[in-house]
Amino acid sequence: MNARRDLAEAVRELASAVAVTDVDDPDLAQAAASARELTKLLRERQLEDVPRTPYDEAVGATHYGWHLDNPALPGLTMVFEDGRATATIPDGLGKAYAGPPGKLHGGVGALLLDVLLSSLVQHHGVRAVTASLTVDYRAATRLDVPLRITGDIVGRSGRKVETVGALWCGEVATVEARGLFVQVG
Ligand SMILES: CCCCCCCCCCCCCCCC(=O)SCCNC(=O)CCNC(=O)[C@H](O)C(C)(C)COP(=O)(O)OP(=O)(O)OC[C@H]1O[C@@H](n2cnc3c(N)ncnc32)[C@H](O)[C@@H]1OP(=O)(O)O
Repeated sequence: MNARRDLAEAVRELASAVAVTDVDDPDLAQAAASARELTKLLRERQLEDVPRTPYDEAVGATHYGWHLDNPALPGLTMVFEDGRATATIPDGLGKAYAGPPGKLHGGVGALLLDVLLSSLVQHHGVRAVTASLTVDYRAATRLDVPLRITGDIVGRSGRKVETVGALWCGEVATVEARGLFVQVG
């Protein structure tokens, strides 16, 4: 793992630790001061935008990584095989992504599905944006357990590409989505 990616992962771990820490106020104050010191160090040199793998690199690729270096988002590595996309999150998502107590926020599930489905469309060489994403929450998604995401293209007409996907917790599809992507440019 490169240094930038390692830092992003460390900050994700930190966010989940902060979200549920129960240490005393002096320790919280010390942690806040340390965090601000780090922010100061990292602001010494800043880029214009978040570094990311260009979408074009998903075209025909076997793997594609999304926002792996951005700690504010759950980075995702996708695998494309036989026209479909899958991704696994081996350690699951931490408590920083909680919605209902102990469970994943629904918007994060929708985000992951949008990322996977849009990347799948791009993988097939179609430059497209999300026009519509319909999400069904079938069961609560647990935190800190392995997750899997799958996606398929189910139709194409003119500029429109229809997709379906699911977020899996074990054998249970906890979130299902239908995404409509419209070709641009
Ligand atoms: C953000 C900009 C970046 C630009 C750089 C591009 C870079 C590409 C690289 C990949 C990028 C990654 C993307 C990641 C995934 C996001 O996060 S994308 C961000 C979220 N999405 C957006 O911001 C999209 C905003 N919406 C739009 O730009 C426009 O509404 C759209 C979707 C391009 C459509 O507008 P349009 O080109 O004028 O097309 P329009 O004629 O209205 O519709 C075409 C067809 O789609 C249907 N349609 C359109 N919208 C809908 C809808 N909501 N429901 C049902 N049908 C619909 C129409 O009925 C029509 O159907 P037909 O009549 O052909 O049968």
